[in-house]
Amino acid sequence: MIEARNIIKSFDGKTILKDVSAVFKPGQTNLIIGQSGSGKTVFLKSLVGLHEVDSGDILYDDRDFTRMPDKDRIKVRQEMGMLFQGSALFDSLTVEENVRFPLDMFTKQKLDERRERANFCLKRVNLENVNHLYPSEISGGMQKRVAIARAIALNPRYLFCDEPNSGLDPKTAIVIDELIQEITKEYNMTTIVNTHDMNSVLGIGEHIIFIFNGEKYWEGSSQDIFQSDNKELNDFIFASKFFRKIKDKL
Ligand SMILES: Nc1ncnc2c1ncn2[C@@H]1O[C@H](COP(=O)(O)OP(=O)(O)OP(=O)(O)O)[C@@H](O)[C@H]1O
Repeated sequence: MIEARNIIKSFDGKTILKDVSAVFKPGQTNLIIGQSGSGKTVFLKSLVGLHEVDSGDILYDDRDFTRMPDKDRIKVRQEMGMLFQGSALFDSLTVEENVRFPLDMFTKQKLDERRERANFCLKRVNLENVNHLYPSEISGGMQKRVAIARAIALNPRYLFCDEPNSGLDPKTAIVIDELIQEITKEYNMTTIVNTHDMNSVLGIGEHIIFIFNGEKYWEGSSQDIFQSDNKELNDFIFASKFFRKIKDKL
């Protein structure tokens, strides 16, 4: 479980996150949604410690991440898997080497063991017989799967995904969303996904935080969205005619 309490974060005197609190439970897909510039990425980066917050607490299973010494923070960081926008694979490494990378960096396992783990993770994301290919030789959807395999290589307790569907066609995007949801449940991870993809919101939005202008404006599940009378949320979700039509039919 990850708990954010009263997070405030500013840059150059401008407050970006205004007293944001949220609890993210394990075994479910937690989504952060909001329009461009609302503060989603700043929030995600604050949670993982890439930004120091001005005030507030971030707890990883009751461990106070904001105040712990660096050596303890490093340990918590090693329990995090991250899936960045655009996959962020190393172009000069093969698929297998990409997945092995965190194992090479952070474990003392023998090469055979690391290879076995990499292969297990690749198999888990339904990728086989592509170990020796380079990222440029596989499709965008396959690259995303490699990135997921790499993110779970160290068996993380926490998984962070920043816009995991960016650049993917809608069908592939659904496959990736479902994969993220499946592994979240399978490994009981606390997963947080930053997205403005409405298909993801409706498809895997078990717990959703809506951020508007740096504040948490709404919280609920994908089912709750259709019943909400929160104006800002409705303006955001039903900006497209397609989703307005769905709502009108309910
Ligand atoms: N390192 C930084 N220094 C100064 N301002 C920043 C920094 N990072 C983000 N901001 C500002 O914080 C605000 C929120 O940005 P953020 O990237 O969190 O938005 P977002 O909701 O993730 O948007 P998008 O969906 O477009 O990625 C923006 O006004 C941005 O310019």
